Amino acid sequence: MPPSTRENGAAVLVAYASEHGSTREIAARIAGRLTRAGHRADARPVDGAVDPDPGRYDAVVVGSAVHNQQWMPEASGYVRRHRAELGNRPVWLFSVGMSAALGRPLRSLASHHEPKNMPALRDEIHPVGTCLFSGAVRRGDLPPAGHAAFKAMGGHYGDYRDWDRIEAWADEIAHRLPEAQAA
Ligand SMILES: Cc1cc2nc3c(=O)[nH]c(=O)nc-3n(C[C@H](O)[C@H](O)[C@H](O)COP(=O)(O)O)c2cc1C
Repeated sequence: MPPSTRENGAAVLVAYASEHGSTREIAARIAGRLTRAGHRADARPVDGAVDPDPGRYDAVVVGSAVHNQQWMPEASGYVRRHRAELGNRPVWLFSVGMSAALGRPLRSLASHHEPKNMPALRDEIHPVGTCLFSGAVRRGDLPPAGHAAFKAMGGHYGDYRDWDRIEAWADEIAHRLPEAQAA
């Protein structure tokens, strides 16, 4: 897909790394909102087998599930591999963790705790914005030690995705795209 002219909206890549599907569904929702706002958005996995070319898009959103307080290596590797292209177009980053699933007071602490590799990613590509969402946490997703740690933190399994917040973030991107492209 060639980059767009301003009149027909921006071409936006929503690239994501997801282990159990909740980040994939968030990426699809973000792409849907961007499309609805008049842009052309593709949600694509970055799972090693697929390596979408950011150079073919006007702007890029990259998202990753958080594992062990880090972005998945597929997503951080994607950003590093494409840092030149990502560094010279508007980019937004989102992370999907489990802060909303935790008991108080950890919940509010964790909701402000960005993944450990986010400062390095930010330095590499200077994103326009970043956001941390909660995803879905299911019993079968965590290994036994992870389950024990989750329970020790007062965790409850469930789907904690706040679709209103996710859509509002996507709508803000849609709104800011023309200005971000011009910058
Ligand atoms: C092995 C494992 C480790 C995780 N570690 C963290 C973590 O350190 N911090 C966090 O906020 N969430 C953590 N989570 C929760 C996931 O980020 C959350 O369930 C998210 O929705 C997963 O996205 P996905 O369904 O796209 O894989 C972990 C999940 C798994 C399976």
